[in-house]
Amino acid sequence: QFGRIVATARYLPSKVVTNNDLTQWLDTSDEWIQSRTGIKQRHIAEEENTSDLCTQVAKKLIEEQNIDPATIDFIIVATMSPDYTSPSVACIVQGAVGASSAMAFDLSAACAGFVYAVATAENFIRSGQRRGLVIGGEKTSKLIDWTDRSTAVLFGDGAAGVLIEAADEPYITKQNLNADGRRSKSLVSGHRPTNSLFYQEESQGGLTMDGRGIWNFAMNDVTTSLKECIGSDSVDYYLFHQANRRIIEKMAKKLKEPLEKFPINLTNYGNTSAASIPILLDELVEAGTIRLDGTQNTVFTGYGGGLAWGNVLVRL
Ligand SMILES: O=C(O)C1CCN(c2ccc(-c3cc(CO)ccc3Cl)cn2)CC1
Repeated sequence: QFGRIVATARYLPSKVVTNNDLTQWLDTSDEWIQSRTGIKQRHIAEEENTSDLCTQVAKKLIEEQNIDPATIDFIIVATMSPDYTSPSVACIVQGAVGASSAMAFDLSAACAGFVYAVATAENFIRSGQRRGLVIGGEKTSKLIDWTDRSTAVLFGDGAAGVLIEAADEPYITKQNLNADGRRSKSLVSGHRPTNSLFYQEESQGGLTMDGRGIWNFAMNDVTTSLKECIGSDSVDYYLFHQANRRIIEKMAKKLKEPLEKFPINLTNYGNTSAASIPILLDELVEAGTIRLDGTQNTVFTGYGGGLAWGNVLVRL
């Protein structure tokens, strides 16, 4: 048995924050943000936490496909911004939707998380599982340093995911997952200081990012791994993690592929980390651009903190 993506869904918190809104608190400008990143606005969750965003996605997938939640075998949530270290976001979602037969766990691979999770789901289906939810969900707004204009303007909250079911032929035909811990300091977030009766230390507040280092990583390691993964296969759409417009445009040039094959929606959402690829996918499915009839060759490419990066070739 092989995995097939049969449905997609997304959920964005209602509050929209524009670049101009941010100028009230940060020494930045709409012009700088748009020209350097392509971002115009982002959604920011207020009282909702990551598990609330992911639960909405799970409910949409279940209702949209009219499935019995008790028939779901697994729930994987890719996130770098969980509500807790325990319980996992996936377990909270499992309880909220009544998927009483599902095993559930979170997967931590930052902006490569959704790709890692799709590959993991495929491996579960190939080993006998039959139906699962794979969700990327983030509330990075609780992690970032809102006084640091170099990072606060980049990120947004949101969640999206897919329903994967067993099929008789392969749809997720190639996967390559990578990491390089030597560059783990390039993107750091969510530090939990070791404070106990016996030892105390300072917390490293906020999210820090070596923008130049990650930029070069995207241009070099990620494009190289993508070329290796694709080989001579023809690709209709490249769904890249939506971090930065200029980076995606440069990577498209390096891959000698037309920009039309690289849909970009970070304009409206900012960088939603593990949620960015499934949000983009769901928009394309909603628009009818991607039909989920198995005829379109698509690559999901995630890359970010860890450093972690990965590609999966998916027939949609
Ligand atoms: O132009 C400028 O001055 C700056 C230059 C630096 N920029 C960057 C650099 C890296 C990222 C990024 C982040 C993640 C984390 O999810 C993953 C993947 C990437 Cl490629 C996003 N923006 C912003 C504009």
